[in-house]
Amino acid sequence: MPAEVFYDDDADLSIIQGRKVAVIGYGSQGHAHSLSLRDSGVEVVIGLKEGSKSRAKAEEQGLQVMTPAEASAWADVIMVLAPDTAQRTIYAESIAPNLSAGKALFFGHGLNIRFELIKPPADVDVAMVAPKGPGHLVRRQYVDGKGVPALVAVEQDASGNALALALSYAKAIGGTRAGVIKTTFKEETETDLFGEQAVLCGGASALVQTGFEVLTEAGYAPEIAYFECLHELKLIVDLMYEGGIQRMRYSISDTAEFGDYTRGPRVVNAQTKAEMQKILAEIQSGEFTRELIADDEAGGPALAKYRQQGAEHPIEVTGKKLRDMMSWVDRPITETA
Ligand SMILES: NC(=O)C1=CN([C@@H]2O[C@H](COP(=O)(O)OP(=O)(O)OC[C@H]3O[C@@H](n4cnc5c(N)ncnc54)[C@H](OP(=O)(O)O)[C@@H]3O)[C@@H](O)[C@H]2O)C=CC1
Ligand SMILES: CC[C@](O)(C(C)=O)C(=O)O
Ligand SMILES: [Mg+2]
Ligand SMILES: [Mg+2]
Repeated sequence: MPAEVFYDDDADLSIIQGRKVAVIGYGSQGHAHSLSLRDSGVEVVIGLKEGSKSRAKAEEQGLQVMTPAEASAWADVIMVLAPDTAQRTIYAESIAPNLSAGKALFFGHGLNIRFELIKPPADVDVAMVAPKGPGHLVRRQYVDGKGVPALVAVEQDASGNALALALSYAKAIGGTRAGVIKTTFKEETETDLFGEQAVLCGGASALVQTGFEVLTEAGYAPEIAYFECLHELKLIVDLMYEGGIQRMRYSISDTAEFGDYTRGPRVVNAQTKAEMQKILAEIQSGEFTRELIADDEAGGPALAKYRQQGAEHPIEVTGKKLRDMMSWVDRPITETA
């Protein structure tokens, strides 16, 4: 069945303009949602813990900051945009005691609801507005008069108007300019985790690093390996983004196209597909989430170790040197975009 897609004309901005919105967290998504909600005429307050590093940034942008508990008590709509691993504690300590009947609890990703780390009471709306892109791009596109496509889902419709409220919120952050697709918390969570692990982040990073290693270990210059395996990837992906894989194949040389058909399936092969299926099964069974939460409860040692290893990969040293020579490439991630 084709997905239901909503655009600007399908959403009523005045609904969210009539509500008080607390955004918990002021990071990648939090800053983007808050600033765009504010610019769309919505009353917004940011919820951050005492001593938060983000407080100064939010206040510099003219936003009012309260503690998560105060913001939740003040708001009609509470959007949870802190890291997924922090959400269950924020909910238990600060949101739940202030989540009275008739309020709405919103998420930017469904993990905590899908895996029952958060169990809201039945008398509140529970919905999701999940942009399909990084927060800094969500904000940049909004400022440019465009939007990043988003997903909306309703887990609990206590008011009978949860979908209209979610669409109104999505309009306020630019999502309906590009198109908002209706989904479920289960579908969003499982596909989002699969996409980021197997293709977009995990798959792409491993592909780039391994290609770089093969070329440099064979004695080729790291600078050339960097351009071939990382820098040019953006140019190739831009063509796919604009016109699909066929547009990219039309634009590249016949030699590259022949190599694409004959060599690509040897790199990503039946074994790779079987591993992707295993990764999906671990997501669906909750095994991945249990591993994520166990690491968080231990203070995040595995995440810290992987971060360190990633930062020390030789491609980062080469990349930094080359990007320093191409100032236009290293576009800073700005909070105000
Ligand atoms: N990153 C992205 O682009 C996308 C994220 N999402 C989803 O959006 C949600 C937010 O992700 P993301 O934007 O990456 O999050 P970030 O890691 O960028 O969030 C960091 C923010 O959360 C605050 N924070 C951390 N712990 C707490 C706490 N205990 N109480 C209150 N605030 C806290 C931090 O404050 P401090 O400065 O004090 O540490 C900071 O302001 C997640 O559900 C994620 O899956 C969905 C789509 C894309
Ligand atoms: C692709 C990673 C993502 O799912 C996103 C930017 O959409 C995330 O969780 O950050
Ligand atoms: Mg995503
Ligand atoms: Mg994600």
